[in-house]
Amino acid sequence: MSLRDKIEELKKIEKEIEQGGGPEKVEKQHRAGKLTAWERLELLLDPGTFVEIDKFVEHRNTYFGLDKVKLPRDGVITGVGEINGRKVAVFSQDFTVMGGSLGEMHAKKIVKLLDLALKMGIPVIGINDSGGARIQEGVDALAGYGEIFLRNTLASGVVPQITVIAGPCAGGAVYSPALTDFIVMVDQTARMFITGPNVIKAVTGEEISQEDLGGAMVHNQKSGNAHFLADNDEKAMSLVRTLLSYLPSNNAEEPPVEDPDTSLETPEDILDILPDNPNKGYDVRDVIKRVVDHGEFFEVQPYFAKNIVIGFARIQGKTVGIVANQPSVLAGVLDIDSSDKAARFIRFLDAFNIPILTFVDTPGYLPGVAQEHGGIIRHGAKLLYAYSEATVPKITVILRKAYGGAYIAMGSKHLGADMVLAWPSAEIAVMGPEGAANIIFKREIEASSNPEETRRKLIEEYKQQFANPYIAASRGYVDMVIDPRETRKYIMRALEVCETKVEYRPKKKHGNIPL
Ligand SMILES: C[C@@H](C(=O)O)C(=O)SCCNC(=O)CCNC(=O)[C@H](O)C(C)(C)COP(=O)(O)OP(=O)(O)OC[C@H]1O[C@@H](n2cnc3c(N)ncnc32)[C@H](O)[C@@H]1OP(=O)(O)O
Ligand code: NA
Repeated sequence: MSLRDKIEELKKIEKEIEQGGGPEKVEKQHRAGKLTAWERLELLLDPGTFVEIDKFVEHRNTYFGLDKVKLPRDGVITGVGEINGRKVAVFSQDFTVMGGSLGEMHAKKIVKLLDLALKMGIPVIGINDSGGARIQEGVDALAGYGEIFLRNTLASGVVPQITVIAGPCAGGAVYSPALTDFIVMVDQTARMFITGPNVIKAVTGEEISQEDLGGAMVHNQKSGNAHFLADNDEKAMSLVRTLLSYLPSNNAEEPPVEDPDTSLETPEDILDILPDNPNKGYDVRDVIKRVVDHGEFFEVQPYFAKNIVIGFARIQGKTVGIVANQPSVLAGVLDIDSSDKAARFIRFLDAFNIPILTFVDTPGYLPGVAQEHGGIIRHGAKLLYAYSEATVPKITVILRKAYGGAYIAMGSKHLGADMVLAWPSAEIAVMGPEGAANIIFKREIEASSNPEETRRKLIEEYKQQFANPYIAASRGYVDMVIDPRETRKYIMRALEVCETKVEYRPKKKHGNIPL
């Protein structure tokens, strides 16, 4: 055969491989409201940048007559492409090939990709659409998962790892996404569960649909396993492109600077956000949008633990991670889920050189038996640990309530914040006036001939005394009390000073964060 003939043969083989599970399976995939593995990559990556590897990989399983079955690419496409001109490692499972189930070679392809990403310092994006371990491959499939989990862990904190769940993700398959930094789930078509409804019915008798058990909204809202909800595959791909624009390629780099906004101005209407009544809520995102570049805030986990808000923004074009109490939900208290949500995000930011910008308005930790028995002590401790451990720039703005342990936890000076700013509306105290009165004025109120009047007067006194930023400022626990209209300016200046920040931590293998 001439070289040309051999090239012809190569083209023929490639054409065959590109059929995946075949037209009727592709048709079924589309009918289910899903794109194919290839179509997803075309939307995710800059056009024409994808370089596939391991296209010719084949399984070598002989059980159950599989030696007679061709599984193109062994059900996963792997390679390198670009997003906004930046290199990324990608894999995309092909559900049309035996349900995207993971066999030995399928896993080996992903492992090779993760090794490459770690070596080259480029982010990994995994698009999951799979029935889990390929049952016919038995322990080889389990071995494959194990190898992947190890790489996810080794890459953690070195390169960003983003997972899209675009179909079922069942059994042990779910642990790889759980080990990555962010999970995007496609509404109605993504499913995540360790054991599906049939197994649950058999074992516990509970009846539940796949969607109610492990759908996209469930994991975005209830379990907190997912970070983003996308209406469909297209939106999922563009969400990943946006998310990546805030991140560095690896832990030795800075995030890219994008579209810097150099204005020093904070809009005047920032004064209209806080209600006059300190016990009334407001949406803290209205404050955030007025101090960040172009009013753009890319919220993370918007449906989970809504009493705390986390997300990405930019100041002068540079990424910042935002953590803010949300006074319009549970008055902005800290509790188990919000502590977990914020602590995980803070540790991601710290791992990837992203400054932390905190906005404080919280009356404290949520009381209750469920919280105590659920472990609010060890969960709340995570937030203290995450802020204390972080050496990236930490800037904090106290908007209003900053009571008790929650004051300490929310990026206070005592946990190493580089700059703590307070609005004149800040109330920094051990606890709120009403609660405090019941304790420190108990005897006086009981002894009084007009307890209600005495109580009211003493609460007023307490407020005058404590419900303000000036005592904390008199001790330097607050660096500046500022006019809210100068918030953006102070944040910009603080971040500029922090540009050259270097902070050391004791040499150790790793700490033992409460879990
Ligand atoms: C690590 C280990 C562990 O958990 O400990 C595990 O992962 S144990 C494995 C855990 N995985 C599971 O229990 C999920 C098993 N699969 C399913 O429940 C279902 O297939 C879903 C994944 C929910 C998808 O259902 P849907 O009706 O959409 O599709 P389907 O059931 O027709 O599956 C499409 C094709 O993929 C195949 N298929 C699906 N899952 C497979 C698997 N795990 N191993 C081998 N083949 C599999 C089906 O036989 C079918 O092949 P044909 O197209 O040729 O007919
Ligand atoms: Na959808």
